[in-house]
Amino acid sequence: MPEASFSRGAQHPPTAVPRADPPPSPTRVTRATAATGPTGLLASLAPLLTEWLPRQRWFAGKGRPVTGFALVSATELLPCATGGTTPGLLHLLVRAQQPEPPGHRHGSGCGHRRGAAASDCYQLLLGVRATLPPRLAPALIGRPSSGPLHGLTVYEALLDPRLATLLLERLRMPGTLGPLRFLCEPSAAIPSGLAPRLLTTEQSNSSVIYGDTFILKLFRRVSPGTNPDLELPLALAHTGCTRVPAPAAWFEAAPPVEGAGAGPRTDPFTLGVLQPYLADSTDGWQLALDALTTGDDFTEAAHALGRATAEVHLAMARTLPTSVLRRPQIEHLAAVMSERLDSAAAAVPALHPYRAALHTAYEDLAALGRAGRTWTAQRIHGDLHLGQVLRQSAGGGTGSDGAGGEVHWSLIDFEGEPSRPLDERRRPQPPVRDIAGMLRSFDYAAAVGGHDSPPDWAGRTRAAYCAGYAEASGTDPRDEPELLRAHETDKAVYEVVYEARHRPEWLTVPMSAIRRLAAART
Ligand SMILES: Nc1ncnc2c1ncn2[C@@H]1O[C@H](COP(=O)(O)OP(=O)(O)O)[C@@H](O)[C@H]1O
Ligand SMILES: O=P(O)(O)O[C@H]1O[C@H](CO)[C@@H](O[C@H]2O[C@H](CO)[C@@H](O)[C@H](O)[C@H]2O)[C@H](O)[C@H]1O
Repeated sequence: MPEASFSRGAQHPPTAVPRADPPPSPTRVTRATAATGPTGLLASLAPLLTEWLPRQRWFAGKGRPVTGFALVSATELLPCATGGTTPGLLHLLVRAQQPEPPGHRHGSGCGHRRGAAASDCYQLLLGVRATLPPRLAPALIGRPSSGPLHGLTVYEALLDPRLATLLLERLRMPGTLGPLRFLCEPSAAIPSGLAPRLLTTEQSNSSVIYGDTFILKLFRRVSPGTNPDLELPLALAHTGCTRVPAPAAWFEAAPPVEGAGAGPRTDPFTLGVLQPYLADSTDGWQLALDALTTGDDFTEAAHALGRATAEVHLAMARTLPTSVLRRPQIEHLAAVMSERLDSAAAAVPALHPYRAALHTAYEDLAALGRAGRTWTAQRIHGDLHLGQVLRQSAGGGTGSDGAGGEVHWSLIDFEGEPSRPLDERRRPQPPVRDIAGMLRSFDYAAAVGGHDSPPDWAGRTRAAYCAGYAEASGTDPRDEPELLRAHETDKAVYEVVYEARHRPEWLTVPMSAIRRLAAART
């Protein structure tokens, strides 16, 4: 497979400020590749990455072998010297080639070509040292037996405080380094010397917390185009919406040259976003599980969360494009959901017995379109669940929301469902999609939290959330039962695939929803 080189001069969002300050410390682009070229570097790393990459939580191609790699870019953020104790830092974008998954629809990978093997593009930050200190042993990737890094130790750089600190320095003093562009908001004040720590909780990407003040999220599977997790919080912050931590700085890579010849795919790849860290917050998932354990009421919190969701939806509808879904679009939406169900059933056979019954949800939706119903579509969160909402509380109680001044819900992680193509995630969609996501999450919490009667807990929480949403937006999602059922079904189908891939022991949670949804007809 040909290796891509980079074009220069890609555009960045208009609000971005690439400052002219010089980058810290001596840096050279692609120094590690200078001796043997990118082929030598990749050939030497490939055996290590073949073994290491599939073990990472954020690796999206689980269950399929990695058959090869192609280098998209290699940038030295710190020189990888052969002697001394100073670590080197290598930024890589690599495509991992794998056989197509069963029932795969072509998406927008990283220069992925139709008919070729599937190839997702991953962002890697590799530390390079002569020897690894014992405290960094868990970060080990391996020791290349040839190529420009021969004899050196390669490891996950984000676990090395020196290297994580260097990344923050880059973001504090933006500019361009080879294909990489570091940018920041004009008003952002990012102090130096904030101690880094890699977040160790389950996540789809990697995040580093700096001094409990900022959090840097590094996207692992990357595609051309602005990531909605930068685009949406930035747009919301600019409208004055306080429900989202505002991006302070971010970085991106210019697209590979081959993208320029392939039509519209000339957008930069968003690689990471730095935003304020809400240190005094707890996520909704933890709060729900705590309430389930103690028997405390969660409906007040759910009501406030419904209001917060509505506020974010209203702000996005005010500031970003909306559209009207008429018969063709509604029929298309129903067809896409049906297709996703068929793909999911091909990948997870447990879905098979429920297919026909689940399809009725999409048929009912399409029938409404044919009968002349219309809905508004707008930009949405895209993967809303209890783990994506953070509650800050002055008193630590369940309290009321912002208006009462005691607690405040914020929404994070606007990336959308990570397995969907970026274009699809950035399209306007009915806001009920987010609501369905949150309702599914109440169902998860009730099941995982061990309630005596999970449907009762989930039902009460659901009612409170929808009521809060209706109060703030004037639209009650329960008034559109067909639209809601279709979206809940689509979400539960997505979750079946997600759990089968990542947490098979949790598969029973969405499967019980599948059984319920298959039995229900509005
Ligand atoms: N601004 C923030 N303040 C506090 N915690 C945060 C913030 N952003 C993210 N987190 C924490 O980091 C976790 C992972 O972040 P998230 O954006 O959901 O990453 P991913 O998409 O990789 O799952 C969240 O569940 C949350 O606990
Ligand atoms: O990690 P992301 O936030 O990008 O989202 C992915 O992982 C989520 C799990 O961490 C997954 O959410 C599912 O499990 C949650 C409980 O852990 C539950 O609250 C959600 O309702 C359920 O969908 C999410 O689907 C996936 O995209």
